[in-house]
Amino acid sequence: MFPWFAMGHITPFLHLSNKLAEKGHKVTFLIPSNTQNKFNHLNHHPHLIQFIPLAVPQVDGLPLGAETMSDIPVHQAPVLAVAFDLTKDQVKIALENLKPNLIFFDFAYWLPPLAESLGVKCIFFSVCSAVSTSYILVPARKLYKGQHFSEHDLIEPPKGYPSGSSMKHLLFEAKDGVYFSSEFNGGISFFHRLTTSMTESQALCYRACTEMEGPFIDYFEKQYNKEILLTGPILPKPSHTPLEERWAKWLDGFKQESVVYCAFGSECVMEKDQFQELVLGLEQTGLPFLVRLKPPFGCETLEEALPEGFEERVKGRGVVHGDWIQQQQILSHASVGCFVSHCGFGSMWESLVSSCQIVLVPQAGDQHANAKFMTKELKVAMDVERREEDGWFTKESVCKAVKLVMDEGSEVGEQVRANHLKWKDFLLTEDLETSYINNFMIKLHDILK
Ligand SMILES: O=c1ccn([C@@H]2O[C@H](COP(=O)(O)OP(=O)(O)O[C@H]3OC[C@@H](O)[C@H](O)[C@H]3O)[C@@H](O)[C@H]2O)c(=O)[nH]1
Repeated sequence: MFPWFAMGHITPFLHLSNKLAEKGHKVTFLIPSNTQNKFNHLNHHPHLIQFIPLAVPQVDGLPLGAETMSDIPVHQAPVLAVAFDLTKDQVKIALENLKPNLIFFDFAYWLPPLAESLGVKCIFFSVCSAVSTSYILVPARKLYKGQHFSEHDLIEPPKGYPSGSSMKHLLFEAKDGVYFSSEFNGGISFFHRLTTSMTESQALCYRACTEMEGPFIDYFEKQYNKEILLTGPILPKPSHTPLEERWAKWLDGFKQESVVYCAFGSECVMEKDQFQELVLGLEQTGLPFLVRLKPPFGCETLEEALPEGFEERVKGRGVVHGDWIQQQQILSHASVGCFVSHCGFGSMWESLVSSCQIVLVPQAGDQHANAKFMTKELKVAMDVERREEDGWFTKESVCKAVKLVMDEGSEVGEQVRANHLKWKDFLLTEDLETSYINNFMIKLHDILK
């Protein structure tokens, strides 16, 4: 396993490793050396899953000790990518020693030729949905072909995309979508990496179910002319680690399903004014809330970012926290009734299998397509009204969306709750996962034949 150095990538690769290990396979996981500690608890089969530490090279502009995207602001991603690419020699040595049957990877666009020279097959494992990758990475193949690619390629869905106008992007969403197509400092863009990795791998692998994303998977398979293997939902087992006492105690103090939990993943850093609208919107709901967000741009600490008088006003019912929090345990706490999310792919699955009402405020890239899929296609979530040109949202629109799903007797709230429950029950159906994983294993064996 060789994922991009980001929590949202390492986590699903490790979930997949656990599933492979459950079937008795040996997995070696290449991971930045100090980051390994953050993942030991998610390694459910340490006798079969071995971490190999990679030293992240020091490069200009990368803060000392930074190893993953959660250690740096998102605009420094290209610098981390330089360090990531410089691990190539370490990866090569590891592969020569290990001689694995297969490599699962995503951002290392240079891996397919290296693997081929060592006689190893490589599979691109997507940490994004089929819905979003087909919306973005079908048109983004222009980059692989050396053609110009811009936001105009993302406003309308690509030709043949299986869903019509409901997935159409607003201008700000399309702009966000192409952010990662920029060639920073003359380096290869993120989309160019992905389209190259996908085009040059043996097969593509998605954490997806045909029942949910079938038409999008078929579409992508045809467009890339690559076999797509599905792992199914690969839901992590409920963690044995209890929720940290301070959060458990705090949450225990509120009524069942009354607390709003708001978190935008491991990478997002917001603009200060939007951060303030968000927390003020939560304050306005009158509900208890727990926010997990990094300090916004231009602020060293959360305290200096909070609106004036905010802490005093929400004392006892509202907390804003800047450090890592056990999201899965929080979402399964009985007092938590609503999840305000950015709809990163990991959070999307976690919200689907939770009992929370879902409110979406996508922030970047694939999150816009994920959010539309959840609100317009599956109809399991509520979106927050935004301004078309720049995506600006107000505290009133945050408050309105939360209240629509949380207010007793709200018709919309009942509709999304019912649809959500249907999908949750489906995803948790006994044997669904086993049957997907068994099929997945058969296909992996076929690839090796
Ligand atoms: O404090 C935290 C923050 C995050 N997390 C966990 O970290 C993971 C974050 O993954 P997400 O996919 O939701 O979000 P990220 O923003 O980190 O992901 C990134 O890769 C996946 C893409 O879909 C996202 O667009 C991209 O931003 C989740 O599993 C979440 O439970 C915590 O457990 N605690």
